[in-house]
Amino acid sequence: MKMTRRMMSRLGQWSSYAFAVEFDTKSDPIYFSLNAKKSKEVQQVFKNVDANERCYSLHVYSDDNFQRARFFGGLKNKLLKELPSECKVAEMSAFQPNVRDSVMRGYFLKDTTKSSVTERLLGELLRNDPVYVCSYLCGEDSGWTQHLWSHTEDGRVEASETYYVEPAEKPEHHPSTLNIINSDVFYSFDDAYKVLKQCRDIIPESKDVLDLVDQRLESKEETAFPVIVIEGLDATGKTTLTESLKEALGATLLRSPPQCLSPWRARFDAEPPVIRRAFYALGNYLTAGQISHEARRAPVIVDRYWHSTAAYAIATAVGGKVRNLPQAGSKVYVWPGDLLMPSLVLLLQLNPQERVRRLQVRGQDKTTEEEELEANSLFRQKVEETFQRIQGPACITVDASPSADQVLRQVLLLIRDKCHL
Ligand SMILES: Nc1ncnc2c1ncn2[C@@H]1O[C@H](COP(=O)(O)OP(=O)(O)OP(=O)(O)O)[C@@H](O)[C@H]1O
Ligand SMILES: Cc1cn([C@H]2C[C@H](O)[C@@H](COP(=O)(O)O)O2)c(=O)[nH]c1=O
Repeated sequence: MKMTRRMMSRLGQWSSYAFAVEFDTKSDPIYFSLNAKKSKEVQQVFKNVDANERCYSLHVYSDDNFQRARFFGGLKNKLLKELPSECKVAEMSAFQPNVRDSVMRGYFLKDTTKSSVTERLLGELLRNDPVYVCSYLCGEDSGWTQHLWSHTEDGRVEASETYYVEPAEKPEHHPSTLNIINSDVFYSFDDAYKVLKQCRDIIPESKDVLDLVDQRLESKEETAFPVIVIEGLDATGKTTLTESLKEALGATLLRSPPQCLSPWRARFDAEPPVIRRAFYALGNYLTAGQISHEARRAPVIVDRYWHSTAAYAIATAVGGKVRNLPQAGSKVYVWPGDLLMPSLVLLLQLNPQERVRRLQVRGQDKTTEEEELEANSLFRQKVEETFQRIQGPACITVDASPSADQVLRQVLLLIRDKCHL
């Protein structure tokens, strides 16, 4: 395979990368770095790995964003399908501490079998796909070495470089936060548009979406009537409330993504984050055009908008605990400069038990995120925390647990107070 210049230079910097292995999402990753020389004091890095387990790692590196994202998206399934079932697969990243866009995502494999299947599969991946492969050995002194694989012209695989593995400090920013901007969250129309334009060849439906977006209504910064966004996790009562608000205020009700994108939503939901999130981002610009148009003659209520787009994207991208989220005030929480800002954003909050009860009562098909929200309380906490860190119009939290009528009354009071309606 041809090695690109960027790949060669990255390989030249290999020893400057730090590594994070997520053996368990509930605790911090294990961080390690590489040293070409053996240090005097050997430190045990992989405390939960037996010296006789065979360990490997692989990292996806392509310069082509979409190739990388799509390949990584399918890699875990391939590994789980083709590796021996005893082989444990943990998420891992190689990154340059605190350097934006430096993350190469991958997996750490622990193999207790003596079968040759794992090494054969890794050799095939090395020869045919954009991956770096390493194996790990534990010495008699309990120190680990990393062996970076390469392949010769005739396809033979060999360990070409050896490094000593040393424990590394926890970085200031969790590695999963380094690639968020323009991979998970888009901060301008042009950045999101560019993604769909670039993937027209691999996803023909992108053209239909871009055609719609090209015909979007113009959106102005100022609106004659207030624009009120209702946000919240799934089943917190947004649809119920927004429909009542429409009646009570004689308002126009809109949503993001807008109805006109529905035929393509499932198609883009199946794509990796960079493409899927660009689709949702463009949905907001379509909704913004509709808001601008409708707010000339009446108040506008919007069921989900930018807060949802950013919060679900960030909470999915950031691994592990809530404390791994970028700190409040980080650039990832800023409002896109070219997106119409609402007058007020209300965030419906509900305790998890009542939300699950409402989900069960409703009993519709669920999106991956909805299933994740039901199963994974960490994810739920990260979405809620992110909602509250997003800047621009900050969210005002509303207790959504009382009856629908009581929630409506409470929200009308807030709207009258903040928007003078
Ligand atoms: N205040 C309330 N008290 C009790 N049940 C409610 C209340 N508000 C809504 N519900 C019920 O909870 C379920 C979810 O409500 P709804 O569909 O309005 O939520 P949602 O936030 O729009 O969900 P999603 O984001 O998944 O579309 C529905 O069955 C609805 O009738
Ligand atoms: C607007 C928007 C939504 N999502 C995800 C988050 C939820 O699980 C579903 C909710 O959609 P619904 O139409 O309100 O049922 O979609 C997202 O990931 N990004 C977005 O911008």
